[in-house]
Amino acid sequence: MPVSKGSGNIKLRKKLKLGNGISKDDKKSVETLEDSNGKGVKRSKKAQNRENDTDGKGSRTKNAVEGVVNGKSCGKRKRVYADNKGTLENSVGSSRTRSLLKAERQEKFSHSREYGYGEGRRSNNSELSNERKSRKVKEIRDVDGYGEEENVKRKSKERKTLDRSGSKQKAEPPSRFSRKKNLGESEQRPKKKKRVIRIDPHDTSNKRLDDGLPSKDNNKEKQEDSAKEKTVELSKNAQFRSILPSPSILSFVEDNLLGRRRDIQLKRAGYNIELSAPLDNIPFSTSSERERIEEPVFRNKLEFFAAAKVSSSFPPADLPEIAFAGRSNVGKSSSLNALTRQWGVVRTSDKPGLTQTINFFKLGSKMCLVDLPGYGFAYAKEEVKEAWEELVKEYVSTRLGLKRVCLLIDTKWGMKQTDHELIHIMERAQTKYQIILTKTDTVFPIDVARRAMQIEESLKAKKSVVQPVVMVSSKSGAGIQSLRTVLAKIARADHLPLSAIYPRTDAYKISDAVEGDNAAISRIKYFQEGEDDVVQIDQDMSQSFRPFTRSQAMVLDDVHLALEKEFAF
Ligand SMILES: Nc1nc2c(ncn2[C@@H]2O[C@H](COP(=O)(O)OP(=O)(O)OP(=O)(O)O)[C@@H](O)[C@H]2O)c(=O)[nH]1
Ligand SMILES: [Mg+2]
Repeated sequence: MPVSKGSGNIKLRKKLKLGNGISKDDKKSVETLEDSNGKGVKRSKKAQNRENDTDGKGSRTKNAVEGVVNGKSCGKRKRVYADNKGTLENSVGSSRTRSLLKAERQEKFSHSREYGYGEGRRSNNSELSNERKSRKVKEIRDVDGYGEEENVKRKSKERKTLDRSGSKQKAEPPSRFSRKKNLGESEQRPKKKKRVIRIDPHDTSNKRLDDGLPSKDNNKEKQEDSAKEKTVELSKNAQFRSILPSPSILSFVEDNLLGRRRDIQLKRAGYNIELSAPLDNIPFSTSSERERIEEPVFRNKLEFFAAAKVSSSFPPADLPEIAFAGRSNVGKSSSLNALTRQWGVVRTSDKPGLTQTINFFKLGSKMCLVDLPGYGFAYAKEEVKEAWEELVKEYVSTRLGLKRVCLLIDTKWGMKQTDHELIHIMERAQTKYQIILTKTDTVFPIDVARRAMQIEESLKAKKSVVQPVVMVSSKSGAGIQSLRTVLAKIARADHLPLSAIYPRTDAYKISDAVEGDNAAISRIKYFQEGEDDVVQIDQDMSQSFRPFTRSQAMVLDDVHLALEKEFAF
């Protein structure tokens, strides 16, 4: 049959986009097939796509169309066409069906023209020109390397680069093409600005900020802060390094082998480094551990007898007490073991916050050593730590039998704010305290001397502090013997019966008036004995003289006068 050039066919060709994806042969065959039927066949988009398919599916479609047009059964394919369109129930429709279809098509076109979308757009000239324009724009963009797809890719790439480096400048475009014109445009795009705003530099919850991506200003601030910190740190360090220790401290440090030492040096000096705390031994000695202790009071057995979490559970103050206070992990419990050379009686740990109650240990019937919980950093809840601190403060300011607080300071770190707070409380309560530098084996000998000098200088104006600063190491045993000597004197002074010091009845009365005041007793002792080791006690007393109350001072003055009379000083 001759090929009719009916409008139906032209429309159909347009609909099938024959100019785009189908080969000439295909076009021909389709046209021939259509014409052989003499009627236009309306196709679904799916069918069109199949025809446009270049990987051989087109021929299958052709067969399908053939089958439809010839009225032969093509199995499923025939049905698919029919189903897809929804209007073609059979390949060869009746004239009535055809006219119905035509009417429907016309209605659709008019509807499309009205709203400017769908199939009708192709037949509309203005719509077509619009489409051409948009296509041109698309082409221009493609030429410039700004295809829509590429744009999306570029944006996401830029965003990724921004995320990693944090700076907008570093973001590089993916395209090799020159994009100078478009760069300006893209920077002005509101979308991009929004992204920058989204990265809030003050939002700490934004994890990207933790990676160091904040704005320039923030970086500047950080740099300034770190520079300040460095200068503060440096100046602190420089200050410490500039301390010139006195020759007496330096020679003490050297004589007692304080500070970090090599094993070979200890061996040469005759110490057995196989023993625990080797420097707390008599060189070349073969005697047993406790026999080496020179102060007899520390040869007594160390016995735990009470623990208190609140002040109401403190045991009665029968014995003179020496307490060990300080920050957590400073070495309080270790020093108790080292003093008595009874390892393991007091529990120690490298984890701060092991001692959580006030623990009382008897040293025979002579003395009571008290291990206090540490303050400052510890592995415990805030409220629990606060409770410990309160308990320690209450103990050092109210405990009756307390003769001295050994305030332990780590040689490496020196005194901290919390140490000063406790000092303030003890000063107010007129509690005697002495600074003990611990862990001296962790720093160089010169730094041990520097730290001692630094602390002595800083506490010069304090009234309740007992000088000198004692330097020890529980690990190496250096300085432990010196600490024993200081503490043994306290026990001895407290245990001397008054009758042995001053046998007069009025002296008893006077001492009753200042009951519990060790300084007054020491002063009497000093006047009577005038021995060298008592002078040390008198030195302590001279510092504790001033904070006495007016009535106490008067009593002491009376004692002084009485003694002057008696001994004609
Ligand atoms: N190098 C060195 N380490 C020490 C010294 N004294 C104690 N240590 C160690 O420091 C850690 C803490 O010692 P502790 O005696 O438990 O400290 P603490 O002050 O009682 O600690 P808390 O009970 O938590 O307040 C332990 O691991 C000890 O072995 C020392 O003189 N030198
Ligand atoms: Mg402890």
